Parts: sequence; C-alpha cells; structure tokens
Amino acid sequence: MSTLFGDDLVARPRRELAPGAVWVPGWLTLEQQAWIVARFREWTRGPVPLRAAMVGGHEMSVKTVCLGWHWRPYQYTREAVDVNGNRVLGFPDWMVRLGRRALVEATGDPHAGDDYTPDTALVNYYDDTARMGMHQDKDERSLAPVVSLSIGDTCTFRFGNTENRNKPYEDIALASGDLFVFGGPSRLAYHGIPKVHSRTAPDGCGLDTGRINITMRVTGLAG
Ligand SMILES: O=C(O)CCC(=O)C(=O)O
Ligand SMILES: [Fe+2]
Repeated sequence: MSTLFGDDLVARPRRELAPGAVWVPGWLTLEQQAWIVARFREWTRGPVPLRAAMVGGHEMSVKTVCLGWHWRPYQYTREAVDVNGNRVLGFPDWMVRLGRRALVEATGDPHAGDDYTPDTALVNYYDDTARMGMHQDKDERSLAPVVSLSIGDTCTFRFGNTENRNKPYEDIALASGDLFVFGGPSRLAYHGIPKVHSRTAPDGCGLDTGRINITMRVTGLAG
C-alpha cells in the first residue's frame, strides 16, 4: 500500500487497551532497531549466553539473555546460576533513558519517567516456532511499569485481564519498532505470545528472521 498519505500510520494508531496498558506502534525508527539488534548480538556473546529457561521441567521455546539481573522461573539473581554461574551484564544507561522516554511517550506526561529506573531487562529471542504462554510478570517486588520493545518479525500478542489467563483478552499484532507499556491497573495483567509471523520483519531492522522482545522492569531488589 502507498505510504504517500501515511496509510501505514493511520492503520496503526497508538491505543490504550486497558487503563495503564498502552500500545505505540512504530515507536522505534529502523535505525534504532538495527542499533539495538547489534547490541543484542554483543549481549549474546557473553558472559551469559542466550538460553531457554526451564519451566516445570520443560525448556521454553523462547531463548533469553538478561541485563542487570538474571531471571529464571521464578526469581532474579545477579549470577546466572542455572546457566554458567557468571554475573550478568550491567543494565545500560542508554536503556534507562529509553525506558523513561517510553513512559513519557505512553502517558503523554513529560514527567512520567522521572522516577523510573529499570534495573533488569529480559531480552527474548523467538524463532518462528516459539511461543509464550499466558502469564503475569510478577517476580518483581515493584509494581513500576513494564516497558516492552519489539524488533523483527511481527507477533500476535495476547493481552488479557488481571484475574486469570482466560478471556477476556485481546490479540494485537506487535510489529518491529512497536512499544507496549503495561503499568498501573494493568501491571499484573496476563499476557502471552501465541504466534510469531514468519518472514514479516522489515528490511533494515537488523534481523532477517525471528523476533526480539525486550522487557525492562524494576525488580525492587537490593544488592
Ligand atoms: O515477547 C513479548 O512481547 C512478551 C514477553 C514477555 O511477556 C516476558 O518476557 O515476560
Ligand atoms: Fe511477560
């Protein structure tokens, strides 16, 4: 479709799915996406490699590398005790700034990011068969918002309610460059990824295949 009249933008307006849950399509430029993908490749070279976490005796289909704190079900540690015992990379300052800007963008409040200092990021890689079941992000002791960035293939993101993993929920298509923030009354909403749409990554985003998702969080942990 022609982009002469901004059809692509008109088709994907920003939207609040529920109080505190805001989707901002196309927030990151292609250049920013490619830069982040280059950082992702550095992160996966160590000290802790990309790995599939074990949940209930099964490997997740999604592979994860963490920054700041290492996540495994259902706790955070500084060392990747379930991988190779190494201390995870620090949380980059640029990502703190990006997280703050994301909150300003999502809320329209120029001060929304002032007190936001995420200290962990889960960086997930999905190949086109990977999925993530409905879950809450509740291993953090803080209820500060989660800031989610997507790069690469489009996925179906299922955003549900705070009571259980079932309906009501809504499916949206999170595409490369999209921002999604869930905080406030939506902070503990169930969510998941039922499908990744193969070969939908835009040229220039830095990924030929697959999808990267970064969720920044505040652990509320000390040490
Ligand atoms: O991949 C996504 O968009 C969501 C990831 C997620 O829910 C998580 O890492 O907890
Ligand atoms: Fe999650």
